[in-house]
Amino acid sequence: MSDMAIQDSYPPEFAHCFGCGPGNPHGHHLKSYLLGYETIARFTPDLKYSGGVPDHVYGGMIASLMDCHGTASAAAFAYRKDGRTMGDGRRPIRFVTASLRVEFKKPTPLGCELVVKGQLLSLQGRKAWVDLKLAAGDQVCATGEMLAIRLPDPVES
Ligand SMILES: CCCCCCCC/C=C\CCCCCCCC(=O)SCCNC(=O)CCNC(=O)[C@H](O)C(C)(C)COP(=O)(O)OP(=O)(O)OC[C@H]1O[C@@H](n2cnc3c(N)ncnc32)[C@H](O)[C@@H]1OP(=O)(O)O
Repeated sequence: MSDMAIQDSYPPEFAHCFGCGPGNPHGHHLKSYLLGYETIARFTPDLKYSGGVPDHVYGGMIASLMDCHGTASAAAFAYRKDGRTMGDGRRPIRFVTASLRVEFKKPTPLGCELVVKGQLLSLQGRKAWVDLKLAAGDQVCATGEMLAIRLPDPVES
């Protein structure tokens, strides 16, 4: 596993995301890592992110974790396909979410660590399809599929 979180390679101007931007002082600071052919992030939501009952996570938090982990995963897979290393000093590869489908399979327990994993389904041109799974311990609580779109390179000043 790379020691560097994918989000820690985001340059400061692209580090404002509430879910995963290292530069957002109020955000969740989700950190995703490339681990072989999949990506992984671990996150323990604060107890205030409860759903209808106090011991379950609300769905928006689950979708948010998949949103941020999915785009980071798409970037990591594109770096690998392009034969590049994140943080290589060249213009960063950036993806945003075009669509995200989440299936809530089981209630997600609050108060424990959640593990989100991503796998590349397909990478064609600017489009990356990423398979997502969110688990609490051995229990997969939600699955998802994202279409992430690669943004054009920022204009150099
Ligand atoms: C390993 C190291 C990595 C390092 C990385 C360093 C740098 C990283 C820097 C920063 C990353 C920050 C990441 C944080 C983000 C967290 C997650 C979010 O919350 S993302 C925010 C929510 N998402 C939006 O706000 C998008 C809003 N939408 C748009 O801006 C556009 O619609 C966009 C860019 C997605 C596409 O617009 P177009 O004009 O560029 O391109 P068009 O031609 O429309 O689409 C391209 C292709 O994709 C298909 N497409 C687009 N949207 C689709 C959709 N919803 N469903 C199906 N296909 C879609 C189109 O049909 C087209 O396909 P055809 O090329 O013709 O085959």
